[in-house]
Amino acid sequence: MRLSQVSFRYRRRDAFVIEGADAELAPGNVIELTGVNGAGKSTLLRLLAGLSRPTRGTITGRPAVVGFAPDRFPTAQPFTVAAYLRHVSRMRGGARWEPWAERLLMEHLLETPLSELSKGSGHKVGLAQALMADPGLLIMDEPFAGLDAETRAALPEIAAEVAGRGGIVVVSDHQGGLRALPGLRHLAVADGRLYEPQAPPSTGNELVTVAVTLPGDELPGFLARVREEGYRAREIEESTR
Ligand SMILES: Nc1ncnc2c1ncn2[C@@H]1O[C@H](COP(=O)(O)OP(=O)(O)OP(=O)(O)O)[C@@H](O)[C@H]1O
Repeated sequence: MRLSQVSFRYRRRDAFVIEGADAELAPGNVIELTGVNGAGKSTLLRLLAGLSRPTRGTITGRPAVVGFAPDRFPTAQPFTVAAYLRHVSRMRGGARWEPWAERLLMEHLLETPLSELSKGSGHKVGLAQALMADPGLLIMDEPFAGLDAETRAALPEIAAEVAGRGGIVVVSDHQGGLRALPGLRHLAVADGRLYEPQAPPSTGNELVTVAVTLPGDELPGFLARVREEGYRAREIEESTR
């Protein structure tokens, strides 16, 4: 799956939230997406899932079955958990949801109305509906937030299984919940740019920090270039210059 020069803004006069994103996501990749609050992680995940369309650029090669677990599952729906999962299963061609209810430790919730679920329990429903159809692209937005420890512990294994079947897994995560996975790939969003952080170049020397002054409109391009070369770079607030 490939992103080519993907840019996105919510409204015509708004600033771009994502600008010129290029990336190649390969079958078997598990990708951790990081960025500060409001950087555009959820926006990018929705673009990847096909729930929003790029304002500019293209996304090609998206796997046919996409599972999307949102950061907040919409619980304002008039169903019990079981009725909701049965409904999604029918839409997914009879996909089996029961094993996921067991694996995500939510069997005790099945007769609970969605509207009465806690955030963490709602989150499990979001995960179960995303996982039940064996997605070729699994996207999870902050899946570790609000989950109990046992369910959190199951997620790396689940991500590895989806990737092991040739799926692509993309997860936004503040908490480093997937860090133990071998081969975990990292992408980051900052200042609207998507980049793949590299380890800083090793010179055997102490790291030093330098200040560079340049015209404001050159900043995004400058930051993107130096990050591509593997350096850590960020804008500094006026007051600390
Ligand atoms: N529906 C929307 N309409 C207009 N602007 C939006 C909308 N959703 C998000 N934004 C803006 O887009 C930017 C990126 O938001 P987004 O939710 O993608 O960031 P995020 O990195 O996921 O943040 P967080 O970690 O806080 O969830 C923010 O400035 C946000 O205010």
